Amino acid sequence: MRLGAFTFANCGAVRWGLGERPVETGSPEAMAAALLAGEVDVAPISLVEYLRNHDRLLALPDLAIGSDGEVLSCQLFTRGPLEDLDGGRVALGSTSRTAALLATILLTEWAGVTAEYRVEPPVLADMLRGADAAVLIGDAALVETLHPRPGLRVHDLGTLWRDWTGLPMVFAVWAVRRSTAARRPADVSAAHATLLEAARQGVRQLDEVAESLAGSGLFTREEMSRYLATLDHTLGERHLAGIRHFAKLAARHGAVPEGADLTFFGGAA
Ligand SMILES: C=C(O[C@@H]1C=C(C(=O)O)C=C[C@H]1O)C(=O)O
Repeated sequence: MRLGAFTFANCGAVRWGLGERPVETGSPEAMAAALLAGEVDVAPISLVEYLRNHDRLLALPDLAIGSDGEVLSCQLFTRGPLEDLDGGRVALGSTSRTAALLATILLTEWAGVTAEYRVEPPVLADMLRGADAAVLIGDAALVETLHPRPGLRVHDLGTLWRDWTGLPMVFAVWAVRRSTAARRPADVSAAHATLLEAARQGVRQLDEVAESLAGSGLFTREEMSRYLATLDHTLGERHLAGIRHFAKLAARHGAVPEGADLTFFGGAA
């Protein structure tokens, strides 16, 4: 099985736990394309991309990239209160599908804001040059959240979602193509077990993972420890309720097919 992962720190615990095992890494956009094209077999995929392609994919049980409240790396940056965005422009970072849509839904349905949305390269300073707000994910969002620019308000999308719905937010799931699962169920089962154990090990050794990620120079070890402890790698009943609620809202916005849902890989039996 060819495994994929995101280059972001949000896959740091799993990648640490995988040790020397080779893993193809890329941005969420690149990983979704690679998974759908058959260039990797098991990989994380943005929830929105999963829902759009749900008839071709199966989700792996018990593993996800999400948060129950604050996430720190899926953020909406504004200059003022959310209500001020009415009639304004929002730049959506091109690496994101789920956080971008979540921000759009929250602004429209929760804050009652009508804005114009544009997809742009994920560089905050450039995005804010031509817009009143910006949505950013991953390490770039984490840097801008831990060291906020003067004059900017940082709205955590995980927190907003929990305040609104009371539910955790799942930003990405791990998936396999249905065709691969049908042909090689035992291999998919083994890869699933490996990933679950890798996540468990990474979470158990959070300080070591933080230390290794801090080696890149972008973050301190303390910042990485805080981030990794904030992320939720699990996929339980409340997460599923969050996914289903989000899928309904997304379908209402025409962003994913009506009735799109998670179907789980059932093992090698
Ligand atoms: C928690 C995160 O979850 C992610 C959010 C994604 C999205 O918005 O489409 C896609 C993959 C994940 O990386 C993050 O990027 O920080």
